[in-house]
Amino acid sequence: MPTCHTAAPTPARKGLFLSIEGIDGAGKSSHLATIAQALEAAGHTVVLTREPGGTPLAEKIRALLLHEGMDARCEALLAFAARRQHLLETIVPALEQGHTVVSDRFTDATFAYQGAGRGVDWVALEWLEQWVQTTPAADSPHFQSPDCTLWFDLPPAIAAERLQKARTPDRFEAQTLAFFTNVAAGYARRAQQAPERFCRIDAHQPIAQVATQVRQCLAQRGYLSGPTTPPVYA
Ligand SMILES: Nc1ncnc2c1ncn2[C@@H]1O[C@H](COP(=O)(O)OP(=O)(O)O)[C@@H](O)[C@H]1O
Ligand SMILES: Cc1cn([C@H]2C[C@H](O)[C@@H](COP(=O)(O)OP(=O)(O)O)O2)c(=O)[nH]c1=O
Repeated sequence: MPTCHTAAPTPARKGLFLSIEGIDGAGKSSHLATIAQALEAAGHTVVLTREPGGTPLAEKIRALLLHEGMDARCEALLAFAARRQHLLETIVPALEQGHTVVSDRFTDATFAYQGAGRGVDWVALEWLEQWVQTTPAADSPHFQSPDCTLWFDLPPAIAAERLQKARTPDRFEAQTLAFFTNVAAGYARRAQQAPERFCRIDAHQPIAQVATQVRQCLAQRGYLSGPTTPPVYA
């Protein structure tokens, strides 16, 4: 069974914002299409996006992050720079139109990889999170954060085994088991800090059972009963 709370209070925006998280090899990509299809079948208009990336500029930053060696704080700043552009150009406009945004990774990844993995100060990341994710609005600025995060939790040794069979590693995937153990602990820390937002998926199960958990989580939150947008009366 997934560990998942019922829906959090509806935020002051029209659309629903979901993020998918987990260490490399946890199985996120294998379930993205299923998640989008389940939501669409329930009436959502889904905008599938990813981090780092999601806009032309942020995709250029992604290429730097994945393939160029750099200082850990530089990594964190680039991840947040890409995120700001992603929010302003892609995520917020989609949410304002009432779409459901599904992002393959978001800020939890920066806490997990740059914070817990690379040792960048957690409080500095919390400050950046507030600064970068506050966007202008007609009434007052809004803090933009996912309504729900599906966290694929898998022991790092199993993830490494799966990845070894799957693909040529990028700069992050080539890291040691010790690094991914820290990254996994970073995700656990974020989940502990926001239990109402996180839905933990036990990813150490056959793929069909993982898919069932994902569905249960979406259903438990009420997302498979249709979009959360309130009706508009003339
Ligand atoms: N539940 C599972 N059991 C066994 N292998 C899996 C499972 N889920 C995914 N895989 C395999 O593990 C590898 C990594 O999965 P992927 O979805 O690419 O992970 P991620 O996107 O989290 O890095 C792929 O080869 C995929 O086919
Ligand atoms: C969003 C984000 C990703 N990353 C890393 C995690 C991943 O190793 C990598 C890209 O993620 P991902 O898209 O999951 O890689 P792939 O397409 O190979 O499955 O970027 C960070 O280090 N910090 C961040 O803030």
